[in-house]
Amino acid sequence: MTSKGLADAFRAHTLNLHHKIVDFNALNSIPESHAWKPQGFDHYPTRGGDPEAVPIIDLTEENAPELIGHACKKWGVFQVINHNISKSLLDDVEMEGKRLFSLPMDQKLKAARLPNGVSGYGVVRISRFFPKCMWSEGFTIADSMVEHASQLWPNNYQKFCDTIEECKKEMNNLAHRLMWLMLGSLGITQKDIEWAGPNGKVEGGDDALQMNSYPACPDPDRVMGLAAHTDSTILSIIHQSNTSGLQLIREGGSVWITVPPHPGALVIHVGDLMHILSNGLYPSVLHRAIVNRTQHRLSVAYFFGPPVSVKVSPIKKLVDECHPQLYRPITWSEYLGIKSELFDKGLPSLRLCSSQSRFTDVNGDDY
Ligand SMILES: C=C1C[C@]23C[C@H]1CC[C@H]2[C@@]12CCC[C@@](C)(C(=O)O1)[C@H]2[C@@H]3C(=O)O
Ligand SMILES: O=C(O)CCC(=O)C(=O)O
Ligand SMILES: [Fe+2]
Repeated sequence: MTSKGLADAFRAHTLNLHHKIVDFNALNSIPESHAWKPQGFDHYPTRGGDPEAVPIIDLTEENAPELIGHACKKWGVFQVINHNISKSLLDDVEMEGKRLFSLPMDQKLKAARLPNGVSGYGVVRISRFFPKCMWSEGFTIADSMVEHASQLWPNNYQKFCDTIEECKKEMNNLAHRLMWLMLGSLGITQKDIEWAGPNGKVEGGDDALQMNSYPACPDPDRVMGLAAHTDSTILSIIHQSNTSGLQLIREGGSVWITVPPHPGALVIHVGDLMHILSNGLYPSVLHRAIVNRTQHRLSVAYFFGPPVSVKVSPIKKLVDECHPQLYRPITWSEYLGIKSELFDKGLPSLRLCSSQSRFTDVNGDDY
């Protein structure tokens, strides 16, 4: 796994972020820069009112492959349990995240993400598409993190690096396993994907880990933790702390559904590249994070993709006269560039056949 690829992919896409990171600890009211128009979050149904809940799949169950295929088609998201990533590792990562975000602001800024970089401390990349700032801070790890970690903790960064390294390794293994389960449900095997090496390992595959911190907010209805987006990945693995906040909308749906934290479960998102690979059979899930009134929330997201320079296209087996190829081939690097420019119009811009908008927003408007 070389993540230099991702860093290179971003170097050409300097971000002009007008969003300044604020010190949430120093705030006692919501600044104008962070005040979104009231979102009406309170009116969204919570778990009890949901028409259905996001499937929770036990990976040790015999029928896990079918359940995964079904969840990918119908939801673009599911939770997994018995995934083999230990609770103690996830607890450690969460603790390291808390340790990082509770550092003084001037210390965190020493590890600030550069405008043309992928790694480091800062606001999420998609911030520039929104007029208001989000109620969150993030730390992204794609290439070596030693440089940034040693700026954060000059004498004491080994534990952080070891924990993150271990987490990335474990999540990479799980991501491989899940990718083949997802594709297996469509009748796709390793032979069908040119960039898959022997044993199904994606040699030179790229990945990134993102820690998101959502401070508690006295008026959560007026702020946005992380605005709605789909992930530009094959798949993403999310560990959320025991405070809820992750919400998603089903394709064609109009209700935001909360993904309740389930002890030990990891949330799996179908990403845009899996949507392309599956020739549109698996929707990439539109999701966002809202903020809690009293509790700080932390999430750790692992982004899994192919080597940045290989062309990804709808798998040939899934294309025939009745199912025309829906997307043109593209590398991950090109796609991240397109997303940086076009955001939610990025995926539709690759469509070969005209179609209706994939999503309808809560007001029933297409976008
Ligand atoms: C591998 C990835 C995936 C990235 C870009 C790069 C590193 C950081 C990821 C995120 C993390 C936060 C949401 C998102 C939308 C963002 O702004 O930065 C993600 C984005 C994407 O999925 O597009
Ligand atoms: O905080 C969450 O639960 C979601 C994070 C997320 O969507 C992301 O980092 O891309
Ligand atoms: Fe996401």
